Amino acid sequence: MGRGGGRGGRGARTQRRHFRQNRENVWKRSRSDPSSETDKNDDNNNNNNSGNDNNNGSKSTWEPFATQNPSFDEFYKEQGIVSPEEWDSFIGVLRTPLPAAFRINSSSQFYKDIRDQLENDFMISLQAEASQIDGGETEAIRPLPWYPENLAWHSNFSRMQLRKNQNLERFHEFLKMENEIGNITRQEAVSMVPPLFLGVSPDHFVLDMCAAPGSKTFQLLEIVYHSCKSGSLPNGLVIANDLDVQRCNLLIHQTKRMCTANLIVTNHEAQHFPGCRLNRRHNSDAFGTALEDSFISQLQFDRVLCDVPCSGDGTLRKAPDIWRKCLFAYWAGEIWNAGMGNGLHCLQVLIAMRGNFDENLEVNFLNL
Ligand SMILES: C[S@@+](CC[C@H](N)C(=O)[O-])C[C@H]1O[C@@H](n2cnc3c(N)ncnc32)[C@H](O)[C@@H]1O
Repeated sequence: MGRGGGRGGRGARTQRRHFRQNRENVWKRSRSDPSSETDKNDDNNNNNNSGNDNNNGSKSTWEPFATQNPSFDEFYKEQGIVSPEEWDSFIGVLRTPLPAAFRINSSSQFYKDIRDQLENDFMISLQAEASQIDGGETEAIRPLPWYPENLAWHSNFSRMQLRKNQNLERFHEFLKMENEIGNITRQEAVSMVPPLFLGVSPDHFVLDMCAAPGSKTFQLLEIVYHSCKSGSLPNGLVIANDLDVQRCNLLIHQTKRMCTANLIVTNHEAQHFPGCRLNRRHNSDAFGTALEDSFISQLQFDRVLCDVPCSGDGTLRKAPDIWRKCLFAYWAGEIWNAGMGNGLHCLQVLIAMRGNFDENLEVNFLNL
């Protein structure tokens, strides 16, 4: 089975050429692209801090988004979640645009080359540009220190800067191309954490219950492949489920870059996920007829990731138009509420051990 992220061989070279000619992708998505819905909804998509274009068909003037809302303040202060002393820093963070983050696909045979290029080329060449922006106080790009092997990166350039700044063009092109062929995936830093906690091995059966648009599914598959012996394919399986069929479509689009046979995508309510049967020791003759020693058993998952829906306050950092929308609601007499895209970002990671699943055991709630 061919693997994603390949850059060697004629097929891979053709693939890269093809993608160079068809650049449109998640790093540079037109507003008319229906799949740009991800930008609004996904926890893995990054900041859209592009301000308000004037709404008269022209984009001649630009105004930054207002990032205040009395309704929001009122609602939050009443919850008593944030102490009065911490209020200013809390609101200050929510007003700061979310920086971009991306991961190198560790199962790509060229992941070391890509990491070298980031470490030895872009880290240095982009610094001059960062100096222009903020006097060089922050690093242009840097590896996330808690992610293994320098495979996850943080960039201080906003999406807008990447698109518009000529001096960043080479870096932007690099990101776009490597993203298209599956060597790099844009993903928020917090979203990278749960798959790291799961301790997935190449022979694990993993259920990703609320998986779309698939950034964590992709990361899980990478981990399954990366920890597999070189030259062999993993025996494990990732089942990526989502309730929303359109988002399942996005998930398929996202994960097909991996070119893996170890993924099944399903479209069920996670709470009613059907029992699955597994032909564990499938032994068939040349015509596909099962032979005697195969047996069918109930599939039990080694790991279950349940990334339940939430909007998270952090969404304000990547979709600053929410401030304004909720201001309209406030003027209309509504108070900020959970349905407006607020609420604690509660990410539940359930770890279930195969054959030894105790629902009270091994459940971690990560409030990110
Ligand atoms: C936070 S997003 C998941 C993000 C995803 N894990 C990722 O990393 O790209 C939550 C997802 O849960 C899905 N969802 C909501 N209710 C669900 C249910 N009852 N069963 C399965 N999926 C559900 C939503 O369609 C949404 O795609």
